[in-house]
Amino acid sequence: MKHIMMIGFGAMAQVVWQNLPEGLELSWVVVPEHSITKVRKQLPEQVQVMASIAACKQVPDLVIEVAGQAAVREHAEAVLAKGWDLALISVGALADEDLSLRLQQVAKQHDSHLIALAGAIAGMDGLAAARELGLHAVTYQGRKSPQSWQGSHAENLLDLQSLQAAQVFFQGSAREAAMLFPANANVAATVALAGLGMDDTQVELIADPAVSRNQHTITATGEFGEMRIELMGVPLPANPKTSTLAALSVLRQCRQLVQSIQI
Ligand SMILES: NC(=O)C1=CN([C@@H]2O[C@H](COP(=O)(O)OP(=O)(O)OC[C@H]3O[C@@H](n4cnc5c(N)ncnc54)[C@H](OP(=O)(O)O)[C@@H]3O)[C@@H](O)[C@H]2O)C=CC1
Ligand SMILES: O=C([O-])CC(=O)C(=O)O
Repeated sequence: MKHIMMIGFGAMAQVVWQNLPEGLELSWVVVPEHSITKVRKQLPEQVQVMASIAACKQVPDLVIEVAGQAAVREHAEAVLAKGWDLALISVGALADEDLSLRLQQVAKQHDSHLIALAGAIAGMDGLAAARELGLHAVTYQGRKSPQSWQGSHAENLLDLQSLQAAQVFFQGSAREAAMLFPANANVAATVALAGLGMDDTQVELIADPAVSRNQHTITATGEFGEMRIELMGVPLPANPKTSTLAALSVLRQCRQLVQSIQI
């Protein structure tokens, strides 16, 4: 049996926990102190629910962060400093260059790895491969329903309640997008990491009352040729900002622990 630690226990974590492949067990959950009692009631007794990494006295086979960019800032260094591998879903936290450099340094020092999950998008394998021979341009467009942008900085830029037609409300770099929309634009940072970097990846964000899916479009040109990836993701009912595929990408990473062919 392999043992998983989860940081966060919200909409995505619940899907991951309920679908963990055979041979894997959730053994530790890290949540803010104020949530411990609530989360404790949702999990079997053998799962240790705690507020800090230091409270775990054993060694997880994998730590997965499904909690948000603030949780990466709070816990990632402690995980990597223990020599444990950390799979990140809130990849946008790495738009903070100081944090990103510090985490890479700690991981190197302690022989641990920071795994940036593909999350709600696809094609990161091809994009990262294409980079090897040089990319010319990479763009990411995120289109979601007004409901999926609720509670984000988009509320300050347009009237989501009365929107009648699609509206572009952000154009800029992946770094800006990931920092301004921490619960909606982590994938912009993921595209940037796989491709042209945080400052040279162009991002456009759109609120569209005509869509019910979370739509992601990635284009890239380079020495390899051209690619265009379109994805219409079903939002999680418990959190429409989050696409179901993001939870499934966490499960895929977990499955790598128990299968011989890495795919
Ligand atoms: N890469 C991708 O494709 C995607 C990435 N994401 C990222 O995943 C995150 C989680 O998504 P989702 O599950 O839908 O969000 P939820 O808001 O449903 O759940 C977040 C969970 O994390 C907990 N949490 C918050 N802060 C901390 C912290 N500092 N330490 C430990 N736990 C913490 C919350 O606890 P409490 O209830 O107490 O706040 C809650 O249990 C998003 O915030 C976003 O950053 C989301 C979608 C796609
Ligand atoms: O789930 C999605 O559609 C993407 C998302 O929220 C993010 O990148 O933070």
